Amino acid sequence: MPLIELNNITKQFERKIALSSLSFHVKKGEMVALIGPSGAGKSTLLNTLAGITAPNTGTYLLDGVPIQHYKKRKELAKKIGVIRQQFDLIASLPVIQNVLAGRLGEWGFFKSMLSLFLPQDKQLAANALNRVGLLDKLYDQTSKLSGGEQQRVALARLLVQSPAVILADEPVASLDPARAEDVLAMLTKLVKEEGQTLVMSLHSVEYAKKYFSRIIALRDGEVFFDLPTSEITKEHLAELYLLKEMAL
Ligand SMILES: Nc1ncnc2c1ncn2[C@@H]1O[C@H](COP(=O)(O)OP(=O)(O)OP(=O)(O)O)[C@@H](O)[C@H]1O
Repeated sequence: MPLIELNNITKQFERKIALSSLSFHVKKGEMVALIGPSGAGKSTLLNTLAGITAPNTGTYLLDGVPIQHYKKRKELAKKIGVIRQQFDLIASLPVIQNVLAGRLGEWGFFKSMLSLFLPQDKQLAANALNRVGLLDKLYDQTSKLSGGEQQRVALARLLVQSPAVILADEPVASLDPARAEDVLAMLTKLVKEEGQTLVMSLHSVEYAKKYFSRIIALRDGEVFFDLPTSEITKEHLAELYLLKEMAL
């Protein structure tokens, strides 16, 4: 059974059709990059996958269950984790607290805060930070860390949340190339180690090809191609981006 099953998803904003009868499946463990020209519908699709945007028509099964059936936040948090461009850390809190916020969905806010003092939770945070190379920063104030270190804290938080599917909308768009590679390499390594599933939109086709085994290209809210990375040719990419420009 696919982990993600989208069938004939359509999303319309006023007169703009952002997603048009979109269908695809994603199996557990797949690493999928979403590419396509600006306005193709990548963010709308990721928001739909996250359960933030409700489609007008079509069905979306997450682990065999319609997304709208996940009523409790903690149920959804076990299935879906979202990485945002700003990484959403609370700068004034110690690193350990930001990492354990990954448990929020499961424990509730107050329990999460109180639980900070339990040794097993400290261990959980320490293990996650160790895996991203930041064990020595457990009690540092998050704002004192470098930008790259803060992104690693966000990855440690995701390790603690441990969702089945990770969604990311252009997570490295604002980073310099060295840092973007650092985040992508670490994230894709962790995802593989955990047997998780990753769906990420990227402007950079180069990164998509380097780190992802499957690429779904969107254009005008439709799937333009959906191929294993090894089968994608220069012609596919030229057509994907050029047709849009010629139509203008
Ligand atoms: N809330 C909204 N209200 C109206 N139109 C919207 C809304 N969100 C998206 N759209 C429109 O839907 C289309 C798809 O937008 P979307 O942001 O999903 O594209 P994208 O592929 O992520 O683009 P980019 O690469 O520029 O981020 C665009 O034409 C956009 O203007």
